[in-house]
Amino acid sequence: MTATVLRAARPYGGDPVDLVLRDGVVAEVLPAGTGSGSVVDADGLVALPGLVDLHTHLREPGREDAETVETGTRAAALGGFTAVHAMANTDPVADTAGVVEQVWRLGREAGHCDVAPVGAVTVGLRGERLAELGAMAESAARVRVFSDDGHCVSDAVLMRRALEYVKAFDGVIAQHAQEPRLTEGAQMNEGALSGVLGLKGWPSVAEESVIARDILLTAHVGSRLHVCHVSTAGSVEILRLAKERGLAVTAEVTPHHLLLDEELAATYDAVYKVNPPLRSKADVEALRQGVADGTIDAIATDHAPHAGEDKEGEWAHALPGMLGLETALSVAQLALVDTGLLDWAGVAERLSVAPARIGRLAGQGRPLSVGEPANVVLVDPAARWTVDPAALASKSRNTPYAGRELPGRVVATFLRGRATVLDGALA
Ligand SMILES: NC(=O)N[C@@H](CC(=O)O)C(=O)O
Ligand SMILES: [Zn+2]
Ligand SMILES: [Zn+2]
Repeated sequence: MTATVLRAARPYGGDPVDLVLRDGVVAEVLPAGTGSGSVVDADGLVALPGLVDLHTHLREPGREDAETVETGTRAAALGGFTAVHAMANTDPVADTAGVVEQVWRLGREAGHCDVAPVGAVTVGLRGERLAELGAMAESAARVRVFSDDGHCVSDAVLMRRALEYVKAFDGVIAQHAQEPRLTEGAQMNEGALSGVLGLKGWPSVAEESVIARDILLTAHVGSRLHVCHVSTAGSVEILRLAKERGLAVTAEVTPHHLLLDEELAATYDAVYKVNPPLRSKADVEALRQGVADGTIDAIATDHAPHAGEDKEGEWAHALPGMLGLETALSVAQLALVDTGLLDWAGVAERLSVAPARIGRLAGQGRPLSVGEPANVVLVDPAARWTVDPAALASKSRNTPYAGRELPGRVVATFLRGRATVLDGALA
């Protein structure tokens, strides 16, 4: 097989080298300009390990009008991802070996990136009894992450049993931390602004109380807990304490919670409606600090495509969720790199290494060194682009960044040495 030479690429933003990709691996790392093979000009581009998303909604099966595995993974590749975890809140729910294998197979057929299906914790996401976690773990999809995302596993006994169950195969429970009674009918962050706008508030304590309980539960049974889309300063503080105690607790934050805040609700444009809601500016700052100091392990998109009719009309009736795959790296650069909070090695850790480790994904999130799988993204940090919803690969249009200029453009993505994206377009 002929080699691909990423000419003068800057691994983790460091000095330029030639990265030679051959037979699916990084075969050589040579002085810039000396590698031979089919050359991709990477002069000025930062090379990172292919991004890994812990939290993607691909909507198939069931809502193929909003997204399919094919369109969602295409968006993922264009965003620099070489693997995504596909959330279980599909229709039918991914709560059996059959459904997770179907999603996994669709991902393989599409070929844009690896698809790791997430299994539901409870049957039908109903929070009544455990799904067959073991059967999903042993299926061809090799599920390691389980989540009722969209719903909270609020029953403490079920949560305890789930945490105990996944120990057998080194799985993790990814909790959507939302106390249901405290958030009935909630529409936006609870605070002075929700009062002014007349929208029912979603209090921080509804998230923090579930995280605190789950940390205590997982410490009690000695299992692994992952917290989805952390959104408040208080959550960061609780996680910091848990980590100081050395507990096996990990957490993710979304790009939108690192950039946008509750004031966007004043537009009453439902594109800004998301769960958990956009919070205060102080929360955004605390989340950025949490990513910078490692309290928050990973950045996960929570890419949540919705069909037009589900986002149009009144705020109260719109479904929550926003697109994220094609803008995640740019938003991370804007919120963290350009503010000096994180360097490119830190971005690689939060958007690739940590998510692969948490999801126990073999061959992903590996260093850019000789012998490792050639999963690579090339990004131009000096580029600027304006987000045009119509130009996105996702089947849906609900990006909160329409018309906004963002820094950093994904130029190329390689999956085990094969280009999935070249010159910013699908290869
Ligand atoms: N984030 C959202 O606002 N919506 C998600 C569900 C979820 O992540 O809770 C969805 O499935 O649309
Ligand atoms: Zn969720
Ligand atoms: Zn989600």
